[in-house]
Amino acid sequence: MFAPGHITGFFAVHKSKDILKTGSIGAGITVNRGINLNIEEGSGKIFYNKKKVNICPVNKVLTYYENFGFDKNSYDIIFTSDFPLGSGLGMSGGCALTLSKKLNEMLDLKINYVKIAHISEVECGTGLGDVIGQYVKGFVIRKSPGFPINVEKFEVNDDYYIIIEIFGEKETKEIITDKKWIEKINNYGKKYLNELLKNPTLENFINLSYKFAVNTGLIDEKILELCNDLKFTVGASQSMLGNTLFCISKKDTLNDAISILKNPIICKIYY
Ligand SMILES: Nc1ncnc2c1ncn2[C@@H]1O[C@H](COP(=O)(O)OP(=O)(O)OP(=O)(O)O)[C@@H](O)[C@H]1O
Ligand SMILES: CC(C)(CO)[C@@H](O)C(=O)[O-]
Repeated sequence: MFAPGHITGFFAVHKSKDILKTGSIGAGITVNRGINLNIEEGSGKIFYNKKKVNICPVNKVLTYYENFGFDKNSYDIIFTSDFPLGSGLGMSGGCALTLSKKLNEMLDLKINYVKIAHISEVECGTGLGDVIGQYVKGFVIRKSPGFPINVEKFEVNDDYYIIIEIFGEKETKEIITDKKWIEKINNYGKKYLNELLKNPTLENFINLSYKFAVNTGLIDEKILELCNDLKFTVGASQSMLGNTLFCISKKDTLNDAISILKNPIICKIYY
C-alpha cells in the first residue's frame, strides 16, 4: 500500500467543533516518493524504516479499527519511506491513510477510510490537510477544510521535476497549536489561496509558497539563501511544516539545481 509524499506550499488553519470540518485550506503537490505500508503477523509493533516508533495518528487508526475486530497485537505494522518523519512531507498523514485503507480492506469494511485518517491526524495535531492532499493527489488547491472534500485539482505537463532537500525535523504540532503562529499563517494563507485560484499554475504556486514562508517567518535562513540561489529554476521554497527545501525545476535547469544542493532527492509530481 502506497501514499505519496505531500508538500504543502502554503495553508491556513481552520478549527471547528466538528472534527470533520477541522483542517486547512491551502495548496500542495504530491510526489512519487512517499510511504509504503506492509502488515505482517507479529506482536503489535510499529516500524518506520526498520526502527520501532510511536506515531500518534497510527495509534488512533489502530484503535478505531479494533472496534471492528482488528487484533493489533497479532500484527506488526511496517512503514518504509525515502523521507524521515517530521520533514514536512506528510509522512504522518501517509502512515494514517495507508493503514486506514489497508485495514478497511482486510476487514472487508466499507468505511470512509479517508475520514478516519484525517480525524486521526487532526486529533494528534500532526496534520490538517495532508491526508486530503494525499488522497486527491497531484497539484491540489484545498478550498475548504476537511469534509466534504472541496478541492480543485490541476493537471500540469510532465516537464517538471521536484527536488527536495531535508535539513532536519520540525514538529508540526508545535506550530499549528500556537495562536501567534496561527494568526500569521492564516493572514497570508487565505490571501495567497485567493491569488492562486486566480492563476493556478505551478509557477504561481511556488512563488506564493516562497512569499508565505518568508512573510510568516517560518522559513529557515539556510533554506532562504538556497531558494535565492535557485531563482534560475521555476522556483524554490520551504515545505510546510518542515525544515525542508523544495524546488520546482524543468529539465534544462535540473543539473544546475542539483549541483547547488548536497543531498537532493529528485521526484516527479504524482497523480
Ligand atoms: N524519529 C521521529 N521523528 C519525528 N517524528 C516522529 C519520530 N518518531 C515518531 N514520530 C512521530 O511521528 C509523527 C510526525 O508527525 P509530523 O506531522 O511532525 O511529521 P510529518 O507528518 O512527517 O510532517 P508534516 O505533517 O509537517 O508534513 C508525530 O506523531 C511524532 O511524534
Ligand atoms: C498543517 C500542514 C502544513 C502540516 O504538514 C498540513 O497538514 C496542511 O497542509 O494542512
